[in-house]
Amino acid sequence: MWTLISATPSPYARKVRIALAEKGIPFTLQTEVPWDSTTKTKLYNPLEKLPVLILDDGKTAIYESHYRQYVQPGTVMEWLEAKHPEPALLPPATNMDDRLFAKQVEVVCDGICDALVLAFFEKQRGPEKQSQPWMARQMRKADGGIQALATWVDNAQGAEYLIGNQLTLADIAIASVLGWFSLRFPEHPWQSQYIGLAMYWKGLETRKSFAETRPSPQTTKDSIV
Ligand SMILES: N[C@@H](CCC(=O)N[C@@H](CS(=O)(=O)O)C(=O)NCC(=O)O)C(=O)O
Repeated sequence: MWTLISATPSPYARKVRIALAEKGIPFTLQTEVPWDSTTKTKLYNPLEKLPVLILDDGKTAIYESHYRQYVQPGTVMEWLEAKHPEPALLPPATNMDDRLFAKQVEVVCDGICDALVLAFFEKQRGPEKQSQPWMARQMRKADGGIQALATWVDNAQGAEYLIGNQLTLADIAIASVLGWFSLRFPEHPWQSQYIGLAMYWKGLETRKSFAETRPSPQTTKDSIV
């Protein structure tokens, strides 16, 4: 059976956990704190990041969550889609515009995650060590990304799913970043700024695979910043 190295707050790992659940693929969840010296990520991923999907041989590892077709070696979501194509989490190649849009949405979501992770750890530093310009720069990227998501969702005019009225990678990526954003930046007013996006996200969170993978905080033992 496969093993997924994950972390309770991880928006990147949550995409994979939802995809595995949607495809009905059994796996062992190995929950870690990637910032602690006890993490096993470095045994499988030179970037020392999770999620990492470890295959049945216990050695072969797929890492980097996002979907990037034709990037060698395959990333987790691409690998899953290739090996377990049903149910498809991307629009078919016969509808290439929708397919490319779904991937573009994931790229924006991962970019928001990357900026927010940097801002989150900057927030952990003492005030005298924090770089406000650095924080402002990362939050500007995240705010720009969230605004793009809100525009796309508003253009879908209240549809349950963003693309083709069926669950795709775009919905999974958006819910994963917004779930993590709400957990780590509860004070941010994005839900009142973007009512349509908040309603769309709350609708997605009622789906079983989303409800079962909701992010929760982790406590790190080692100091990181
Ligand atoms: N681009 C990577 C990002 C993964 C990532 O940043 N994971 C974090 C954990 S979390 O932020 O998702 O909770 C990590 O392992 N960080 C450890 C490190 O950066 O050393 C992906 O998409 O998988």
